[in-house]
Amino acid sequence: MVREQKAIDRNNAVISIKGLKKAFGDLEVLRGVDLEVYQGENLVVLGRSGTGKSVLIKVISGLLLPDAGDVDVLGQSVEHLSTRELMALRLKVGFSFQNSALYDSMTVRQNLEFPLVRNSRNLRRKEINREVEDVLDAVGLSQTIEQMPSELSGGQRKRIGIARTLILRPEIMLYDEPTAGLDPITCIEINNLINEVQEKYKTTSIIITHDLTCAKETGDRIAMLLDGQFAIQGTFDEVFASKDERVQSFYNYNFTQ
Ligand SMILES: Nc1ncnc2c1ncn2[C@@H]1O[C@H](COP(=O)(O)OP(=O)(O)OP(=O)(O)O)[C@@H](O)[C@H]1O
Repeated sequence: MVREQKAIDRNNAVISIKGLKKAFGDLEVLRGVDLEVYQGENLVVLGRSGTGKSVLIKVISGLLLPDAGDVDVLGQSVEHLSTRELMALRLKVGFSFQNSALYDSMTVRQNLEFPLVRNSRNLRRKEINREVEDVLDAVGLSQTIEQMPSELSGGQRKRIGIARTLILRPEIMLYDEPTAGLDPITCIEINNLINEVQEKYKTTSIIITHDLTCAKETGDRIAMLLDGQFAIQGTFDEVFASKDERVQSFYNYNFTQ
């Protein structure tokens, strides 16, 4: 699938972060992160293991509180929200976990219904069915509706995990290592799905990955987390044209393994 360059409106930041700091005891993970993510773009966050990528998306989704700095998501400052406001915001921020987080004792249909029924109690059976069928169709797995997660391949589980996040129609999608542990062909399918989801649902996405092919295929923009800050941001080619040794070694490591 050839990806078209999208026009990004840089006046419309959906996520705006300034001077974000987060430490755990003596471990300073985020040391003054500045980042804007614009409506409709796919932003890829790259960085070595343990640099704080997951911590960053947990702060964005209100699962962790910042120690310092401003974190504005969909026009709201996450550190000043009440519990009720935070819950409402979390419904607009879909979190696609690395391990897909499906319930093994439930069918695909039940897995997909679960967030919907829990969060939108007034829906009729017909509407629930329609929503489930719609997201399953969007991820190309309509035929699995009555199957159990144990009967699915790793790539299919990822897709169902993405469908389960999508069913609440989030405005922002956060993908934590969407292609981890998948074979190269399935990785390509997941990359395509991330792009299709963006086109169909007009979401704004942050994609955390170590996989440079995924970064190149899905990212309108790349931000590289180095020593607790986004020192380098730009298109894939711009970022890897950098002479910064840390960037070059990340690139070489990825393509020589
Ligand atoms: N709740 C927590 N309590 C204590 N330390 C934490 C907590 N969450 C994260 N950390 C630490 O913060 C650092 C950054 O973790 P994080 O999971 O964000 O890394 P990452 O960049 O996502 O790594 P990976 O690519 O391996 O997933 C790690 O050293 C981790 O141990």
